[in-house]
Amino acid sequence: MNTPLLDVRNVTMRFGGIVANRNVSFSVERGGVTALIGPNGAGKTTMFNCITGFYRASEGQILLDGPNGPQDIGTLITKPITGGSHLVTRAGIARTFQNIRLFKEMSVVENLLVAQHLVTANNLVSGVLRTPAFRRAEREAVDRAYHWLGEMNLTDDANRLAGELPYGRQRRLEIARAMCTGPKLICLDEPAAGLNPSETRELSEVIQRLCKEHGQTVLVIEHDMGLVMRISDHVVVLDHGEVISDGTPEHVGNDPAVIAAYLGVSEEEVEK
Ligand SMILES: Nc1ncnc2c1ncn2[C@@H]1O[C@H](COP(=O)(O)OP(=O)(O)OP(=O)(O)O)[C@@H](O)[C@H]1O
Repeated sequence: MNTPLLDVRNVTMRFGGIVANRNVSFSVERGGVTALIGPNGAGKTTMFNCITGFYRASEGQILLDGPNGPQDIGTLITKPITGGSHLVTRAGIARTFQNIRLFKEMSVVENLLVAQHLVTANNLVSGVLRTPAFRRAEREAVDRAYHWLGEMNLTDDANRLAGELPYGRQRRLEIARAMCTGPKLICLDEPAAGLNPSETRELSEVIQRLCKEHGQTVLVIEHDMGLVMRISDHVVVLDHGEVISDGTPEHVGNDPAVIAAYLGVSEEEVEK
């Protein structure tokens, strides 16, 4: 059997006395969409922040499988809470945010070029001297930017200010920006929040295309159950910081524990 791309093992995250994640284990298989769902306050964002290097988990391991074998995200994070997210990006994880974080005063294509500085192998000297390697890297960055603009149906917006785009396009620009870093895993934090039904439909097509045509692995937090059921291969359900269900969309959709968690009643009441 293939090893998973991401393996979360017994992760606990505490904030003082609050346990936001307790002994969480799940895996993310390559080339598919895994959704992390759960009621408000279930611990989804905290888990995302541990995976993407914003937090260092209090206990447990998060392993990203790369060409040189599994790498522990925890060891990449040099300082708890603040340090290490750039190292996690370099290791192959990119993310988008619940609240869109673009450079709104820059053009769409400039947003994509800025994102690539971390992954293009340049330094100050090669930039000042404009060496052939620097110019080649610059050309490749522009090509990559236009490639992902095309994939996200944004080519016509390349020279508009990012802040002027309608909300649905800004969301797709965030995904394009993440994809420009060539991630092994892209993490989308509530990508459908604030979108209208037609924007949500376009978003789900884009995410499915990422997997089917580019073999991209996607981890998504989402409250829109219609979208989750449509695009996911695998769903992990958190409640009060713990995994209460894990399986196919059909499996979790019919799981009394999940229905009870969403309705705020006991599992026995659901089964009656
Ligand atoms: N930085 C923090 N300091 C203290 N407590 C926190 C912090 N971040 C999250 N928590 C707590 O951890 C628990 C889980 O929060 P989290 O934001 O991860 O849930 P969530 O499932 O993402 O919720 P939502 O769907 O509302 O975004 C909550 O009780 C929250 O108050």
